Amino acid sequence: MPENVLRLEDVTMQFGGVVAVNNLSLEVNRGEIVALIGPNGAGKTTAFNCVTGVYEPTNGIIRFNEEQIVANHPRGKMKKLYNGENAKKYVGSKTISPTPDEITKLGIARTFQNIRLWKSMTVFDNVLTAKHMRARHNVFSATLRISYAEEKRMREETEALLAEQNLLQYAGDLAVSLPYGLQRRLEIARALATDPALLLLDEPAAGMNPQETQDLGQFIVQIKDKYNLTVFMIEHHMDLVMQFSDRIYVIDFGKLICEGTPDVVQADPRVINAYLGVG
Ligand SMILES: Nc1ncnc2c1ncn2[C@@H]1O[C@H](COP(=O)(O)OP(=O)(O)OP(=O)(O)O)[C@@H](O)[C@H]1O
Repeated sequence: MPENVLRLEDVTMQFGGVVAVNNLSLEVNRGEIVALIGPNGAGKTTAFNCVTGVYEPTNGIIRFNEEQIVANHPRGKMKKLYNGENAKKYVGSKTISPTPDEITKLGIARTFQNIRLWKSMTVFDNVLTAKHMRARHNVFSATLRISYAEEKRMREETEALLAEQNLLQYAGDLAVSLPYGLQRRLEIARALATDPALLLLDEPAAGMNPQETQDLGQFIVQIKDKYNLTVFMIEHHMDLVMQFSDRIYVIDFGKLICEGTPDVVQADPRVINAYLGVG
């Protein structure tokens, strides 16, 4: 049996009248690269936001390494507004709504569709601060109480990570001054600095040409092996998705329409109709 790292069960996210994610159930197993694809507005980023504590889902459960980390049911005005499938299934169970920081500490890191670096910090401090976030202290207490030895170790690891990403020469530059491609790489370095078991990549190849996209795919495989990661990614570049994913989930209007290996998904008429198009 594959070891389950991430599992979504009936996850629903409704904003007013819009059901952005609709009873989505899926799983990602240890060591896999799994893609989440679908047309614009299908609900992919919203699903990531539910996993990473940005949104509190209206309904459903999310498990990480088999533990419930998010659990909700329709509450407040959603009690009246949400009447969909499984609306009552979780009523009465405890709600769990972690913050993004808490999710990071559990071992889930992510990058964003629109790069979100700490732009007024240096390249080095972006990675070092991420390391502090995963340490037992928060950023504030870390600066006051972290031991000299621990700080030294973190600084060395930060240097090593930047070297690995060919970013060491920019260590003292402001993150905002890097060209777009390097900012993307820095965002991945910052995610790795939190020592994740699960890495969520939201459109990592956005804005890249075919060669850069191919290089990125190989890079994702390399870091997955080196850091024992499980990778869950949203991507519109089908070359990257089909070549590097072990399995793919396809959603449309928030609902799962197909899942399987790249061969199965490419040939599925529902996926061709909703997203891939003929040919
Ligand atoms: N905070 C919000 N408030 C209201 N509606 C939202 C919010 N966030 C997302 N939505 C809506 O939810 C739906 C899904 O959006 P989402 O960004 O998750 O799609 P996506 O599949 O990631 O799209 P894309 O491929 O274009 O990034 C859209 O209709 C969007 O307008």
